[in-house]
Amino acid sequence: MNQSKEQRILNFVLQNAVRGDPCSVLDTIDKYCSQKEWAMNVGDEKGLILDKTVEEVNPSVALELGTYCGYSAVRIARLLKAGAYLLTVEFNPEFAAIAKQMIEFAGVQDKVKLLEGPSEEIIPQLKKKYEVDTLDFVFLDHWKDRYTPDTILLQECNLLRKGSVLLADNIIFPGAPEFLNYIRNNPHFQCTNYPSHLEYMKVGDAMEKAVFLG
Ligand SMILES: O=c1[nH]cnc2c(O)c(F)c(-c3ccc(F)cc3)cc12
Ligand SMILES: [Mg+2]
Repeated sequence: MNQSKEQRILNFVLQNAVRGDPCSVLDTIDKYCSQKEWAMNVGDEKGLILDKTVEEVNPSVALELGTYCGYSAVRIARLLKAGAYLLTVEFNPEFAAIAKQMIEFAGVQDKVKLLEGPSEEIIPQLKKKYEVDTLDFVFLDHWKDRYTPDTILLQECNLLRKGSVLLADNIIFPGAPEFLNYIRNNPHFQCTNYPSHLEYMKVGDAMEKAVFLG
């Protein structure tokens, strides 16, 4: 049976990256996806914006919506302090299986909990089933049409506290106009835009940071 693109990316990492070295995994994925096959990892340019935001927040509990191959889960987890952890949600079982192996190869599996299923089902389970109190950082990188409903759901489930930081990918491309309108006109959020480029391309994109004001 033909291999998927995601399986080819994983195989390239297993054969070319250094086991237990998250940076080598990230560099190897970026090399493959910029030279051989484009894929929707946040990438090295927007990845730097993600890094700076994670370092600024220094979260104890982080949530990622949209794991894909695990690139940004590795990117985030490598920066987490001792005892901190990332919950990452992926609804596509094939992607989740690839991401699990990617996260383990990178050696960050002790900091990452991969949750398979739709975000709208998992978010309401975070408090009771996953023992989350509140989230310090949320990376939105799943389906653009879910950015707004999931942000509302996070608030309804009391998962945000004063100072919780949301960071959303693909604000320009593919674009999340409805989310931008919602979050920028919401008095409970303070927003900042970070212009950048679509991963591995010269096309413009941006990330939006939104700090919950309580
Ligand atoms: O569906 C997505 N989820 C999360 N992130 C994405 C992304 O960063 C993309 F670039 C793209 C993308 C897909 C096709 C294109 F032609 C351009 C961007 C999609 C997603
Ligand atoms: Mg993205």
